[in-house]
Amino acid sequence: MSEEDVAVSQLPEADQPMVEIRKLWSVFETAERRVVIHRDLDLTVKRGEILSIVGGSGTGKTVLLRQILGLERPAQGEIRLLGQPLEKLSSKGAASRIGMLFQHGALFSAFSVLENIAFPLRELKTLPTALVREAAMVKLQMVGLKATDADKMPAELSGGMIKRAALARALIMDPPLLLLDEPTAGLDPDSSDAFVRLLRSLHRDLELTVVMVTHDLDTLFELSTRIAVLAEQRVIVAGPPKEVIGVPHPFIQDFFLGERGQRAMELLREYPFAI
Ligand SMILES: Nc1ncnc2c1ncn2[C@@H]1O[C@H](COP(=O)(O)OP(=O)(O)OP(=O)(O)O)[C@@H](O)[C@H]1O
Repeated sequence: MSEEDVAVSQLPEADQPMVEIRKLWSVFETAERRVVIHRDLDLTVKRGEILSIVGGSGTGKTVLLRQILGLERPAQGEIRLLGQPLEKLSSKGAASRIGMLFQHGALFSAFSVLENIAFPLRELKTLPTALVREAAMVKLQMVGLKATDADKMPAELSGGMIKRAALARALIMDPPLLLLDEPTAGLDPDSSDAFVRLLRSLHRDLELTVVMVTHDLDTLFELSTRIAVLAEQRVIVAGPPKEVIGVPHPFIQDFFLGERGQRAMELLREYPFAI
């Protein structure tokens, strides 16, 4: 066990947020200008919740996920994961605590399904090949793929199967935190529903904390326990869906109660989980 693992395990478990983001600034500089994407952004992700981040195009939802994952450093501010400043975690430490499902699945095309799922564990080089393979088979079946899919190549898979394989890979290290970028984008309605059901059961069975970016209202209302709205370079509100859609901000009114509003209200009635 490393020093950082000891430090994490000594912290009081109850009520400790999974992620705390404080006074975060994201700034991109081009030859002509300096663009501030996030300004003094605060966000807390509680343990066990499914927090969805919504916001207009270019408000920095994906950038925020990448910063939580440690792939990008904010210009200023702090991100804590289970009480630890993110920059103090080694890349291996962060990888075992956070799984990420990227928007386009992003499987390695030259690797089989099982090799893709096993990849992060194999890279650690701490377990014998047979154990790595066994762990990957467990995850493959956990996401609803069949043992006979293990040796298939990504090109042979449907969109839903690619998402499932990518999800199995994100879960290979048993992370307590799962980040999802547009998890149902590109799926047909039936595959999307099935994937949402899978995410809900994994969230429950594995006691995961989930942070998700989605534009899809069905996915949003079926899964979210809270919604955080990004606008004006910060989180303008974070709360249960019913509370958030009542906030009189132009983006919120347009996103939830504009043309799609009727559907949003129907969904809230349909999914008591979201209320
Ligand atoms: N590495 C980078 N260099 C310069 N600008 C960047 C970089 N990464 C992101 N941006 C800019 O930051 C802004 C936020 O990007 P991001 O992809 O996070 O938005 P988003 O909220 O996820 O948008 P969408 O809903 O359209 O996917 C965009 O204007 C993007 O062009």
